[in-house]
Amino acid sequence: VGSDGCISPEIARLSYEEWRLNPSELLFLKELGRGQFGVVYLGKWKETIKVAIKTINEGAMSEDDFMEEAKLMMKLSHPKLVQLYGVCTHHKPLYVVTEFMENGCLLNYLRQRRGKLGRDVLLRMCQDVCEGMEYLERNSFIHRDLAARNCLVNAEHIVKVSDFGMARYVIDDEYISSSGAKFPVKWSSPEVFHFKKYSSKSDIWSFGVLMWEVFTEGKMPFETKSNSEVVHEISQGNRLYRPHLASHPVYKVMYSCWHEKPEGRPTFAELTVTLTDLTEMT
Ligand SMILES: CN(C)c1ccc2c(c1)CCN(c1cccc(-c3cc(Nc4ccc(C(=O)N5CCOCC5)cn4)c(=O)n(C)c3)c1CO)C2=O
Repeated sequence: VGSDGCISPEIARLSYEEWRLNPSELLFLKELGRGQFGVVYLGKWKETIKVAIKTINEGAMSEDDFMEEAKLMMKLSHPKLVQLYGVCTHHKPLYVVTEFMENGCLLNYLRQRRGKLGRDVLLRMCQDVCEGMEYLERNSFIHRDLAARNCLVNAEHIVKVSDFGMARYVIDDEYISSSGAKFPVKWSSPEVFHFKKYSSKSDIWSFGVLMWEVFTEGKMPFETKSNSEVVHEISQGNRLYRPHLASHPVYKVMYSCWHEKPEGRPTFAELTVTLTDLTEMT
């Protein structure tokens, strides 16, 4: 931890010298929205680089646990992951500074562009997310809340995985408890909604639901059903229907992510190959 109370990462891709995060070098420009921890702002670092600044409300995050993990998270660097640049613990509230993604979250992006995105674009978005997730899988890092709402889109319309692993630091029973209104039941595998048994194979289940979100251009999964009805449906072996924009080979891929048993599901490494083959085919 530097003298100014900030842990500064090596920004391998941005520059070759250390990227020191000094709160006085951060400029707040405008509010981007509100997340589980508090308000997120668009900012500038040293008047040049656009960044996103997450302000962490008191009592919203297990900050000490997060600070411990942040050192590792800063080492995670991949073109399809939203890069964590640094954390400022100098004062309250805590600031978490990340790469800025001009086009906001994937879910709103899909809904705003309904009817305007070709199937090839939809498939490429799934590939982007899959590549980011394959990197996390390779590093034995579990996302725990993969969904279109937790992916972001940059100015070049590239999709990146965001807020990976952050679910572990949320202080909010509605989000933590599997019977809570905010628990992502519709994106959770059976071993997660029954036993909270998270793994890269439970991330695979969520990825299948994310593919469904992409190919329905942002529909809510099991739109007419409550969380407890969904638990029953899935336990009966029922699954999400084939989206109209999804070809049968594409539907087969997302469906394979919903195998009841984790070992019956593919890995992200396998999925990236399958999705690439599909691109060459269509
Ligand atoms: C525990 N888990 C899973 C969490 C915890 C916190 C958060 C999330 C999940 C996900 C939501 N979230 C959150 C909240 C608020 C902002 C961001 C958020 C929004 C960004 N970008 C933009 C860009 C534009 C717009 C915008 O206004 N528009 C409208 C016009 O058309 C273009 C888009 C919005 N956001 C961005 O770059 N980052 C890094 C984070 C984020 C993502 O970070 C969180 O802060």
